[in-house]
Amino acid sequence: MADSITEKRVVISPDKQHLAESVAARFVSRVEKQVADGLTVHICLTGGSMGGAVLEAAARDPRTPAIDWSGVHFWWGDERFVPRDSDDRNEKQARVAMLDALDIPAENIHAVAASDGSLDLDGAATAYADELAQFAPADRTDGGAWPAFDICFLGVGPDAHIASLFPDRPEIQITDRATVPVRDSPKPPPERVSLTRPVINSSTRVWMVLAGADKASALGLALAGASYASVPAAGAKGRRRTVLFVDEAAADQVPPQLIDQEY
Ligand SMILES: O=C1O[C@H](COP(=O)(O)O)[C@@H](O)[C@H](O)[C@H]1O
Repeated sequence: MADSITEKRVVISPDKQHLAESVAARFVSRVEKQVADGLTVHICLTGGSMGGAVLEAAARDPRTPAIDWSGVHFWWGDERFVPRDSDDRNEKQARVAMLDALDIPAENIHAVAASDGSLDLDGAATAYADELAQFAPADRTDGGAWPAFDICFLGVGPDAHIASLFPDRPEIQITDRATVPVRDSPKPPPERVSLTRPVINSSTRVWMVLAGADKASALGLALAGASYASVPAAGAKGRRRTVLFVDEAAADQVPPQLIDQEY
């Protein structure tokens, strides 16, 4: 029997709206508790359709304005290398959905450099890795130069990509650094910066959030133990919890024994 800490759990909501609200409520609860315990909290955000929807729902949660956000840091699992004001930018989506409404120090928002700044794509990936390294816990034993995210949100593409780690591409295999520049991405825009698998998988919790019938096959393969090289979502794993929050349309191929209504 799988270890309850390491196994993946699937939580199903009826539709995309309920999914966003359910994940947002859990996210706000988690941050509220960590802050009440006096802890610094690092959250890794995702772009994509559910990334924005979850943050919009979290912004509407009545508990959100009362949280002391000064000890909460936001990062991104990936960023599209486009101008700062482009609607394609994951940072912009998150700011509009929630971050701009929070009373949070500007330096707690750790965005990847934009293409209209002073850095090229390689420079943006290196600068993001340097920023991550500044927040590596002093007592870390695995040598990783990055913060331990309390929650790492991941969207999952219909091709099973996570962050900007796409199937059968070299970036998914990289383990010797925190970030990687991505060129010729199969999904536009073509230039991106992504966290690598070791960073994602050192998160305490990995929460994948996906909705829609076009994600059902990716979800089925990820749960069936496919190789992460061809199905990147299969390789995403939190140290304490790995939860796939999905809607009914995406859940078509989920084995019943992995469905967890209680989590
Ligand atoms: O391009 C991206 O796509 C993925 C998945 O997006 P979705 O719209 O299919 O949910 C997202 O996780 C990633 O952050 C983003 O840059």
